[in-house]
Amino acid sequence: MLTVRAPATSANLGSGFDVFGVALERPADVVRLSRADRTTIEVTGAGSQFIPEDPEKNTVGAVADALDAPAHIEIDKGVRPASGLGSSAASAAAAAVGLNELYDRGHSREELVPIAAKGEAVVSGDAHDDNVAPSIMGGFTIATEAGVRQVDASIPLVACLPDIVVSTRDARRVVPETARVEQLVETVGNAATLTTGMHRDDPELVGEGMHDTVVTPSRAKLIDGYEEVREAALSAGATGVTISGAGPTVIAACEETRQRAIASTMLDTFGDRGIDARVYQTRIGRGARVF
Ligand SMILES: Nc1ncnc2c1ncn2[C@@H]1O[C@H](COP(=O)(O)OP(=O)(O)O)[C@@H](O)[C@H]1O
Ligand SMILES: N[C@@H](CCOP(=O)(O)O)C(=O)O
Repeated sequence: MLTVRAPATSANLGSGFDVFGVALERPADVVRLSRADRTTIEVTGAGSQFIPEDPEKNTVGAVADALDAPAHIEIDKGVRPASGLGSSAASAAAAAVGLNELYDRGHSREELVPIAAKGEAVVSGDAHDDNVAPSIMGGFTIATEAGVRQVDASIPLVACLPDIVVSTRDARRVVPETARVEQLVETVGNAATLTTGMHRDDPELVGEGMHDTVVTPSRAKLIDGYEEVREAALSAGATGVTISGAGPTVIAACEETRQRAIASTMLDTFGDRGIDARVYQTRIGRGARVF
C-alpha cells in the first residue's frame, strides 16, 4: 500500500486562463492505493457525499484506466468538490503519482500531467491541465500544448471559500467566445508581469498581474458578494485578488504580514451577506508527495 498527499491548486490567477496554476501548501487530498484486480473507490472527508465512487465517474478511475493500473483507492478529501481549488484534480494527481510508483510505470512528473488530466475530462468535459500540473509538479506552472513549465515560487495567499456551489462545467459556459485586441494586449502584459513576479517571489508583481477583464467579470456574476470581498481584501492590503479556478473561491496574493487581516475581512464580508465561508491562509507550495 502507498499513501499520496496531493495539494489543492488555484488555476488561472486572472490573466492565465486555462494556462496558469499554483500548488497550495494546504488544503490537500490524501489518497491510499493498493494493487487489485479491478478498480474500486472509497471516498471520505470534505463533501464526500457529492463524490461518486463509481470508477467511471470519479477522476481517479480514469487515471487508473490510463495507466492500466487497477487498484483499491481510498480518497480522504481535504478539498471540497466544486470549490475552485482543484478538488477533482487533487485526487487525479494523487492517483497518477501513486499508481505510477505502485506499478513501476516509470513516467516522469511532467509525463503524468496529461494522464491525470484524463480524470479532469470525466468531470468538466475538458482535459485541462492547469490544476493537475501544479498538484503534481508543485510551485507555479504554465501548462500549454508544448508541455509544462514550472517555477518554485513561494508567495503568501489567502483563499476564501464561500458556501456557494459553482461547478466548473457551468462556469465554463459563461466564458466569452471573443475578446478585443485591447484586451489581448492588456492580458499579455498582466500575464508577463505575473510570471516575472513568480520568478522574483514578489507579491506586488504577482498581484498586479492577476488583473483580468476577459473571463473574470462574467464569472464574478456567479459568486454572490465577489466585488465586495475583492474590495475588502484590497483595502486590507492584498496586492491582487481574483477568482480561484472556476470559483467560488476568491484568492488574494499578499505580503505575509497582511494575511491575517485579509482572511478576516474576506470572511466578514461574505458573512455580512449571510454567506458562510471558510478561509485558508496558505502559500504556494510543493507538489504531490508519496509516503
Ligand atoms: N475524486 C474526486 N474529487 C472531487 N470531485 C470529484 C472526484 N471525482 C469526481 N468528482 C466530481 O467532480 C465535480 C467537482 O469538480 P470541479 O467542479 O472541477 O471542482 P473544483 O472546482 O474544486 O475542481 C463534482 O461533481 C464531483 O462529484
Ligand atoms: N481553467 C479552468 C480551471 C478550473 O479550476 P477548478 O478548480 O474550478 O476546477 C477553468 O477556469 O475553467
